[in-house]
Amino acid sequence: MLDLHAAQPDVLILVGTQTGNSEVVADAVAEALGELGFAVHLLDMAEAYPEMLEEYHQLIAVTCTWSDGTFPDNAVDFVESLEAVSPDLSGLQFGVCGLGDRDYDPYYQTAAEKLVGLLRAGGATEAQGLHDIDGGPTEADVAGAVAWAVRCAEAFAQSAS
Ligand SMILES: Cc1cc2nc3c(=O)[nH]c(=O)nc-3n(C[C@H](O)[C@H](O)[C@H](O)COP(=O)(O)O)c2cc1C
Repeated sequence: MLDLHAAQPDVLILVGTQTGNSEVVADAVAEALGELGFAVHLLDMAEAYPEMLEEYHQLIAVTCTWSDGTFPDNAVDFVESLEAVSPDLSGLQFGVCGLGDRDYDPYYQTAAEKLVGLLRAGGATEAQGLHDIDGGPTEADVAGAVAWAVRCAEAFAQSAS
């Protein structure tokens, strides 16, 4: 049983999306973590800034990869400033869920992978490895992402206890 008293209450969920699929996944994840008792802050990456990652201890990022391995339009500025600012992320635990399509190999999930690398480079700890969704997302994909997010939440709680 998840002992949420041990976890920090706030979770930031950032969404990078071009056509809305990542938002569908992020909404489901936000609802599930809210039901677990977390205070969920769901934010479009266009509204995000690097320094806010120093204010949170727990982050879930959901982002697609767009043409030739790039970030979706709403995430580009955030990722560029994350690279430029290099905030101290040593107090942050995170999980990244990537949406992509293997038809776009060799660019499958490259944006999500890059985001994992940037967060790690800042000293953040990965609560769970990259969760990739290939195509879809189907209902099963959304359920899989929710189950992964709950495992992230368990890791958040464990490390805080
Ligand atoms: C024009 C276009 C380019 C895409 N490029 C990539 C890519 O380079 N790598 C990848 O893994 N997926 C790629 N995809 C797949 C998208 O990531 C996938 O459709 C995803 O669900 C879109 O999420 P969104 O609705 O949140 O934008 C591409 C899709 C389209 C339509």
